[in-house]
Amino acid sequence: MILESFGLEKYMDELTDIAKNQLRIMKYEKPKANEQTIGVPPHCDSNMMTLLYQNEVNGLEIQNKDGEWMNTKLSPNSFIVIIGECLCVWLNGRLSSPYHRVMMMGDEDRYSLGLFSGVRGGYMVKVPAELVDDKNPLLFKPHDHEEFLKYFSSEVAKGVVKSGAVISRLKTYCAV
Ligand SMILES: O=C(O)CCC(=O)C(=O)O
Ligand SMILES: [Fe+2]
Repeated sequence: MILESFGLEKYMDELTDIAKNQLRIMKYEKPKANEQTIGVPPHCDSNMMTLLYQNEVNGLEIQNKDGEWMNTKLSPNSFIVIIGECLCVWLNGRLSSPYHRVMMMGDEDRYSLGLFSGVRGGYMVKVPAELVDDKNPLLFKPHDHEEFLKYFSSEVAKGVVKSGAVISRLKTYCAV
């Protein structure tokens, strides 16, 4: 759907071939006292796209452009789609990757199922020529996403940056 909306259907096979998917089940325990606890600290997903499904316990919050946190209240059989930073880069910034977090409240554990879709190592993530013109200059240099992830975790390990605390670290890494 996203590719279609930008007239980029011809890249479907390429993006499917280089996809590296990880399915993860996450459990968030209910807070011990009657207070809010952090399930996942604020972050942008660094991959291409994340598909989330949850049991009927809400908790995912998305930050809007004014910096306010908005709850997501999902109907029982819906999925949530999160654009990752890598897709934002590939689309030359046409879609942005939302800053989000999980906050726990209430007296029920939360489970979520996440399909994290990224790209295989060695693949150069490169903005398609169709998305670059006079009005839309190239914003990002081609980069190997796995190299970026290695670089980023080494910076985290060295204590230069905190994991999850930096918005748009990928944009900083490969901005033109
Ligand atoms: O469990 C959720 O709803 C979101 C988890 C999440 O944002 C992540 O693992 O990146
Ligand atoms: Fe996330």
